[in-house]
Amino acid sequence: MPHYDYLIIGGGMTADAAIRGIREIDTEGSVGLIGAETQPPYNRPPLSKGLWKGKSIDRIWRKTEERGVDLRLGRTASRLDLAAKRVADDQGTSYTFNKLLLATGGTPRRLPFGGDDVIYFRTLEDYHRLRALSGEKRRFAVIGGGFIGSEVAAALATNGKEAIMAFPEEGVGARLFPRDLSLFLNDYYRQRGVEVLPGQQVIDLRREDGRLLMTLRDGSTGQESTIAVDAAVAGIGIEPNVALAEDAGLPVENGILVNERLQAGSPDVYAGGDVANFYNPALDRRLRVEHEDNANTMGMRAGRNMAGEDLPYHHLPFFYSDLFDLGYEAVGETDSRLETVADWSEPNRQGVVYYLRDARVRGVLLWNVWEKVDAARELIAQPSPIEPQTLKGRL
Ligand SMILES: NC(=O)c1ccc[n+]([C@@H]2O[C@H](COP(=O)([O-])OP(=O)(O)OC[C@H]3O[C@@H](n4cnc5c(N)ncnc54)[C@H](O)[C@@H]3O)[C@@H](O)[C@H]2O)c1
Repeated sequence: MPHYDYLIIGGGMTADAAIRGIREIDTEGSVGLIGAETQPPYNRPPLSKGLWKGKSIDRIWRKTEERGVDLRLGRTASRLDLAAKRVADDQGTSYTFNKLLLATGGTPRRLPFGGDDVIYFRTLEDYHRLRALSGEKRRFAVIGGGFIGSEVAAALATNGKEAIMAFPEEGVGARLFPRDLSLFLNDYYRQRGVEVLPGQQVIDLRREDGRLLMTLRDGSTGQESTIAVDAAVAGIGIEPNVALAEDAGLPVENGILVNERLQAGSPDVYAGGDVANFYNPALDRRLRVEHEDNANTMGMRAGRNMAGEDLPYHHLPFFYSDLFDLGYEAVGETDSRLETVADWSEPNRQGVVYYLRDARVRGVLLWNVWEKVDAARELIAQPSPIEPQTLKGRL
């Protein structure tokens, strides 16, 4: 039975970052990685952005194999025995470990119809499938108006495809952006050729005469309509992959609960990335973050802690995106349901949005404003209450 000083479950960005962290401290210890995908770890953000704008696919690889790791790919860890410090995979192999990292990520939510005709866009394989279809087909349904929907619709339109984007909210990215920015984006996408259908529930998708028929229901009028497309891609959120941890008796609540050292209910078991639910002191709340920066920073911290460093993880969430020729960076808690203060120097084209909770700035959106992330972090870390009207011009 293979034994590793460090065993990593998951083959994504968090896993790779953790191995980098381990190797910064321990160059000798044995490291094993069990990953369900058949490829070694790669960067996910280019799949919905850079690769559609000419970035070379050769540049996505993280070269994990160069760090002295036993990669066990195309395998899923199916059982964790905490007392024996042993993991079994779906191909009948068992492994023992000294330290374990659960970096199992998430699985896309699926619609109850459409089957394999819908591409739930998350992996390199999904990218290849959509890319191949975009060479043959013309008209694409894009279901969901969040991160994947907004990026994939822009990628398809930029590549000369018809994208029909349907989602239940009032505007693109409505869970993140204040209402006027979200509505501005509806128009902005339309000007670039995307058919934007806000306020719509997708209630059916079926194949007929070689085409896909998508049925929508208008959220306010209840009226139904059917649109014919050649292919469908969806980003309707993910569910954290907690089954392995839950079956082993580890604490699970919207992800795997970790302490500030990133230990998951057992001193030798850590969790990180999309699957980990952690406490952030500046935000004074627990959260689970599904972005690249969190995978990198949390993975690195978990790896270093597994190798003996033992420091807390207090990093504020950060993410970014490009939407056609617009772009943004976001720090902290950027939920449009919070009180927001928008500071537009040129309405909707450039500006800063502050997100407040309990009289403190909890998040900052930098909309086509650059090099202010550190200042935003400092503002969020300030412990004293802030008057919303003093925020304009602050960054
Ligand atoms: N730039 C980035 O940081 C970036 C880019 C891509 C993906 N991601 C991550 O990937 C993950 C997946 O992204 P996502 O876009 O799937 O999730 P999301 O939560 O960002 O968006 C989900 C969207 O789907 C809509 N939706 C839900 N049910 C629906 C239904 N039945 N019919 C139509 N629409 C429906 C929601 O209302 C919302 O608009 C997220 O965790 C995200 O953070 C991040």
